[in-house]
Order: sequence, then C-alpha cells, then structure tokens
Amino acid sequence: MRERCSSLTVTVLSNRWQTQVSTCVHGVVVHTYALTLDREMDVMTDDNYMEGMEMETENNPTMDTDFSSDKTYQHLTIREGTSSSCRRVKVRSRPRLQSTKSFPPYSQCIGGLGEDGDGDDELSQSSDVMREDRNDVCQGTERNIELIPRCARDEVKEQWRMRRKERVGGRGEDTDGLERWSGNRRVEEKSECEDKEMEGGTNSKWQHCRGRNCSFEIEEVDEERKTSSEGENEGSGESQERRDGEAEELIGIKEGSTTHQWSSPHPILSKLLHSSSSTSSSSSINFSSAESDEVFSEGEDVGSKRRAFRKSRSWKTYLTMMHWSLRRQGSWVQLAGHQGNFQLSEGGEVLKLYCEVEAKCLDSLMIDALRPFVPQYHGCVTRGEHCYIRLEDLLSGLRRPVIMDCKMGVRTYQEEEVVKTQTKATLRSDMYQKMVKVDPSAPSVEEHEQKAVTKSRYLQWRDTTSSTSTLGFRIEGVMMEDGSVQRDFRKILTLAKVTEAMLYFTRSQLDILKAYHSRLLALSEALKNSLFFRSHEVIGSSLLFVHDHSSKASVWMIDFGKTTPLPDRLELRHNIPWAEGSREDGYLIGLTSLIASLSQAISVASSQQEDSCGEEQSVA
Ligand SMILES: Nc1ncnc2c1ncn2[C@@H]1O[C@H](COP(=O)(O)OP(=O)(O)OP(=O)(O)O)[C@@H](O)[C@H]1O
Ligand SMILES: O=P(O)(O)O[C@@H]1[C@H](O)[C@H](O)[C@@H](OP(=O)(O)O)[C@H](OP(=O)(O)O)[C@H]1O
Repeated sequence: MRERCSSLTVTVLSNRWQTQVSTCVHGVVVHTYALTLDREMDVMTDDNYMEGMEMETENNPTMDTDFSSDKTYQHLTIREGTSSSCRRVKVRSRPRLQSTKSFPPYSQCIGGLGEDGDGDDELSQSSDVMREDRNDVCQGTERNIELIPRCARDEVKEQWRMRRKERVGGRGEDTDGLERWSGNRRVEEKSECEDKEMEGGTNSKWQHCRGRNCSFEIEEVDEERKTSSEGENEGSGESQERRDGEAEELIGIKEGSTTHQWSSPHPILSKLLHSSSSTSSSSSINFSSAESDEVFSEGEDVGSKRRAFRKSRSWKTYLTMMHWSLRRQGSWVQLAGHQGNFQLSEGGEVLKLYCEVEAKCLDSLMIDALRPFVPQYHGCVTRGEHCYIRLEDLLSGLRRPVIMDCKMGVRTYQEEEVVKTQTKATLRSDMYQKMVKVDPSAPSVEEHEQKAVTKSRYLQWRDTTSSTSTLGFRIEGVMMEDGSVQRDFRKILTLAKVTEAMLYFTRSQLDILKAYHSRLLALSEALKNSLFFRSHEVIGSSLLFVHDHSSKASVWMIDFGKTTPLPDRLELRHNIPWAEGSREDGYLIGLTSLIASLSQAISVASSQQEDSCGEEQSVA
C-alpha cells in the first residue's frame, strides 16, 4: 500500500526563512533541507545555502531537528501525516565577496541561447560522458600529466575549428571566431543518458544531475502554474505583470543548478522526470531572453505532464520549495574564452579543460599570497576522455551577476609565439578573416594574397587595436544583470573611455565602484608579496569583476593558461613595457590603469550623486 505524507517546516529567523520539506513515501523520507531564503527570496547569502536533497529510511537514527527545536524563532509548521527526520544543514564556506549597500535594478530575466548552441551539444555529448568516478578525482596534477600527454585544450580548440569548418561547409573558414564565446549566457547541461549514469558516490544508486534537475524544476513549476491558472483561475485572467514576475522566477530556477540525491527515485518524481527527460534532448542549453520560450516548450508532452501533475497536487508545495531552493543557486556564465573549455559541476565548482600550464600555476597559487584573489583550486577530475581542473565557481550563489572580464598585460602573446612565427609560422585564415572584418586595410598585401596571417601577427594587431598595448589591459566583455553582453569595449583605446565603461558596468553605483577599487588596491598589495607573481610571466590572464544586485562585488584573477615560470633567478617588474627577450608582461601597468580609471569613475559618480542631491533639495 502506498504510504505518502509530507511535512513542511518554515522557520522565520530575522529576515530569513529557513525551511525543510520532508516527504515520506514507502517508509522512506525524502527531504529537502536547509533552504535559507531571504524574505525577498532573491538574496543569496554567501556562507549558507541549500545543498541538496537526501534520502533516509525513516528509522535512521541520525535525526536532526535543529530548526524546529530552536525556541527563539517563530515557527510555521504544516504537517500532513507523520513527521520526518532531517539531517544537518550542509554549510559550505567560500571566500566572501565584499559587501556594499547598493541594489542595482534589473529589468529583465537573464538568459540566452547563444550562437552555436547546436554545436555545443555535439561537443558536450562527444567529449563529456559525465560519468564521474570518484576514484578518478586526483588532487594535484601529476596523474593528469600521465593521463593527458598534451594540453587537452589544444585538441578541443582544434575540434572546434574542424567542426566549425564542417558546419560552414564549402564556405571555408570561421569568419568571426565562433569557436570562441560571443559572450552569451551559457549553461552546459548533461545529456539524457548522462543523467542515468550520473556521477555518484558508492552509496548512491540514483542521482539526478544538476542540469537535468534544473530543467525538470522549470517544467514542473511552469506546469503547476498552467494547471492552477487553467483549473482554478480559468477565465479570471492573470495579470501580465504577475506572469512576467513568475517567468522571471522560473528563469531564476533554470539558471540555478544543484545536485540532488536520492537513494532511489520517488515514484512520482521519477515519472515526472522521465517525462521531462524523455522530451528534452538538449545536452547543452544556452539561455537568452530572446529564445527562452523555446526552453520552456522544447517538445514537451504537456498533456501527460499535466495529468501527472494533477495526480500529485501535494507536490505543489514541495516543488515550490524546490523552486525557492534552486533560486539560491548561482548561474554559470562564460563571458569570454574558448567555447567548450568549461563544464558545470556540482558543489559550487566549475570544470575547466585541463591544461598542464594552468594546473601548475594553480598549484603554486594555492600556497601563495595571491590565493585570496584566485578561485579555489580543487585538483583535477577525469570526465569521459578529458581531464578538467576543478575551480571554485565565482558566480556561485550570485543571482543575475554582472560580470566584466579584463585581459591583463601589455601583450596577449607569449614570447615563444613570436619566436615560432619567425621559425615555422602557421598561417591562420580564420584570424585573417577576423582581422579583415574589423579593418579591411589591416592585413599587408602579402597577407591579403595569402588570405591568412600568423597567430602572433593577429594577436599583436589585436593588442594595438585595443587598450592592451597602451593601458596594459583590455575589457574583453561585460555582461549586465539582464544578460546582455557588450564586447565592443575591446576597441576602447583611452582611459577616459574605460572610465565610461566602468560607470556603465556599475551603473555609477558608488558602493560597487568603491568595493572594486579597494579590492584592486588589496590585490596590488598582495602582488607585491607574491613569489608567484615575481617568478612568472603572466600572459592572457584576466581579472574577473563580479557583482550582483545584493551588494556584493569582487575581483578575481583567472586564466593562467599562458602564464609561465621564468628561468631561475629571473624576476619580472611587470610595470615596464615589453621589449623582445625581456619577458615583461606589463601586468602592473594594467592594474594601475584600472585603479586610476576606477578612481575617476568614483569621482564622477560622487559628483553625479551630489548633483542629484542638490537637485532634490532645490525641488524640496
Ligand atoms: N572560476 C570561475 N568562476 C566563474 N566563472 C569563470 C571562472 N573561470 C572562468 N570563468 C568564466 O569563463 C570565462 C573564460 O574564462 P577563461 O579566461 O579562464 O577561459 P579561457 O578559455 O582560458 O579564455 P582564453 O581563451 O581567453 O584563454 C571568463 O570570462 C568567466 O566568465
Ligand atoms: O579574441 P579574439 O580576437 O577572438 O582572438 C583570440 C584571442 O586572442 C585569444 O586569446 C586566443 O587564444 P589564446 O589566448 O589561447 O592564444 C585566440 O587564439 P586561438 O584561435 O588560437 O585559440 C584568438 O583567436
């Protein structure tokens, strides 16, 4: 006989809600725990968030009723049937973002199917089997050097180029570097078959991958909305405003991601999941506001899901809680860099395709003065045929993050690339085409004839057409809270324009600007004390600026794929221009420019604020 009961406990604590949902089916308790929500339900706290769902047998002795036993809190407990057990909240700490007080407005939900989405599927399916054997996880890099004799990233880049060529068919080369991100918001999800073989510990018989789980939640909550509006509010006409609000919430879920675990699938969930997964074939989804509708209606068997859902009305509450919980998860966005380099992972991590150079840098950085400025590095993991480095997801927990990627240094090519060009140059027609697209007069006569340029020629040209050569950094891209991406900043040449970009990026919010400014000053201090910095040529590395509407802002050093150790006893100053053979990278020139630009932006924003205060006073 089917035995089903559920309980929901909501603990109101100050301005947060802590909740636990427990459901008992067949004598087994499924509970969602530790949903810690702000009252506005959209502010993620940095140090506390819902980690997942677990399953226990009802007689499991490890019960924990932390929340309900706390007498100082108000309680709202809704119970049907018998009670359940709840395990201790899993709290994960991560470096704190600097808090400020402002709340940037956001107008739309983010999302976006980026270009090339179809191709992404192919790649993620072919290269990422996503069956993570815990035994494959190796700390450090030694094992991976054996596993991957050459940098997997090169192979993947090559694959992308090949695939791009195939896709454009007879038209020849990539015309605008589509193997790289155009900056659209992107979430890599796992394919259906991968769902079935999700990574898991030895105890886990069945696990649900975060990507699939997300789409399931979206579909089900969406269905709930449809069902209730049809069944209960038919004809009453829901206001568009509310629908929009809900859609926004749903996007919030879709972007979110988490890994939930059950030791066996709940029958209803299983059914719903089955219907969900069997209708969704995408293994790689890019969300865009323009195409988000497709995400919702992707060949779904709406009727059957509706029927299933009607049977499980009691799950409404449960799903709503899941909805809330998932909103707490950050959304993954890759603003710049190579397509196919990243994968989502569970537990606030992202996986970046293994590169020995980068892994070695990260190893060193974890014991360096720069550690607080670098995403936590958790060693490597093998997935399918590739090895990945496990990095802290710097967007984890942020909602509608606003991001800026600044590529640091006065050059983005390594000295060896220049030498290579002089000895055996590989001609790149894709780079020639990118060049011509921006400036048809840029290639030399010879290059026009060849319809190709060398990589170092292209990179040098790119550096001079951006602020890289002059200011020691360039803004690779900016993504605003609505998901819109600006890549035109790469053409900026002057500090005044960078300042304008800063004001745009921060919407002139003083607190955010100040937070960034002081973080960069702190970084500047740390760089002085860094052995790593002194002994490495830092090329093509970025500073990732991240803030969100909840007044958090921080800057992180990322991308060490072209950062190489110097020969013994050679130390760089990093603040002088490059001359061939000097290996100077000009990283500090870039940092100084960024700090100067932020100072200017702070002055501008302060006077804007004073002006508006003055205007208000004169009106009053
Ligand atoms: N640890 C992280 N947490 C969150 N986002 C990240 C992280 N690392 C990278 N990203 C995102 O991915 C983008 C590209 O990162 P990165 O520069 O490391 O990639 P890449 O492919 O090596 O780039 P490039 O082609 O410039 O060498 C960044 O702009 C950022 O949006
Ligand atoms: O930004 P753009 O104008 O598209 O140009 C790319 C950019 O300079 C990348 O830094 C570079 O990758 P690396 O940093 O890894 O060298 C890439 O080379 P690639 O095409 O060989 O990957 C270029 O195509």
